[in-house]
Amino acid sequence: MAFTLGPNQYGKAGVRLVSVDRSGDRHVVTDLTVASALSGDLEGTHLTGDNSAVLATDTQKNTVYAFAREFGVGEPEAFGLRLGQHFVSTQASIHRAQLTIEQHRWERFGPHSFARSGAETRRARVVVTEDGAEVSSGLGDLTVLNTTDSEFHGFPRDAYTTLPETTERMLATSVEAWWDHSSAEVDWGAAYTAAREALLAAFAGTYSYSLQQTLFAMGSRVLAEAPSVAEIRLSLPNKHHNLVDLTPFGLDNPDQVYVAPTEPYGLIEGTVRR
Ligand SMILES: O=c1[nH]c(=O)c2[nH]c(=O)[nH]c2[nH]1
Repeated sequence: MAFTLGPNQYGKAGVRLVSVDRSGDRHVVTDLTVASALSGDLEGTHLTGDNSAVLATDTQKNTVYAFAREFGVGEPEAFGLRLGQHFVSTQASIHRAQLTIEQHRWERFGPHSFARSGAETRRARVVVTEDGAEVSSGLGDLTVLNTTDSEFHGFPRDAYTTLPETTERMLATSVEAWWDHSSAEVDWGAAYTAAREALLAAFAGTYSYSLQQTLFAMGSRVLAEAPSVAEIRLSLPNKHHNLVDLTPFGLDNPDQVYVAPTEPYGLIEGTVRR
């Protein structure tokens, strides 16, 4: 029986790059985790072990560090575009390069002192082919909580439904968002800041009857505030906060004491388009 090779890609994941720009009065730290994934004429290595078309993943990793020195890092989208264009234009066998970049946040507390600020990361994904480039930006692990202005009721009740209807609950999620840009000529930093602020403003400002409604409001706000964004995809785990029954201890619980189980969790996902 003959088999054929389907879609494939290869690269280096988890490339940790910390770059310090010392050119100004105050040092600037850029902390990235980069993943490269190349595809092209790679039947040889898969079918016979002929590696003549394989730019080693070790070389891909080295290129990330060398480019940080030669050109600086700058915005993650621009860094990804530069790397992707390099791989596709210098390797005849490579027709597609995908760079996924996660930027870790450091908060300054002195001229050259920084504290890692939470788990939230900025993200960029660039796909370069001989025909052009596509850029997506995003963020992840942005954990947010509203202590009120959230209800959930009116859902169907069948034989397995136990969830009580509520007109007062906490609403919490860890935002993962990806948005596509309509062009590759964008002020990446300004677009990121506008999108992040729009996500937070919509989360805080929406009186919510479901996390789904909040998702649509957040996505819509980003499209309204960031003109370069063509589409946004959101993945919102419902980080449940359940009131603890304190009646066994003779205590009431006026929306004060909650248990926050990490699993299982609802997972609400959706795309908002223009
Ligand atoms: O906002 C919510 N959406 C749901 O679909 C859902 N399902 C559930 O059990 N709780 C919630 N909350």
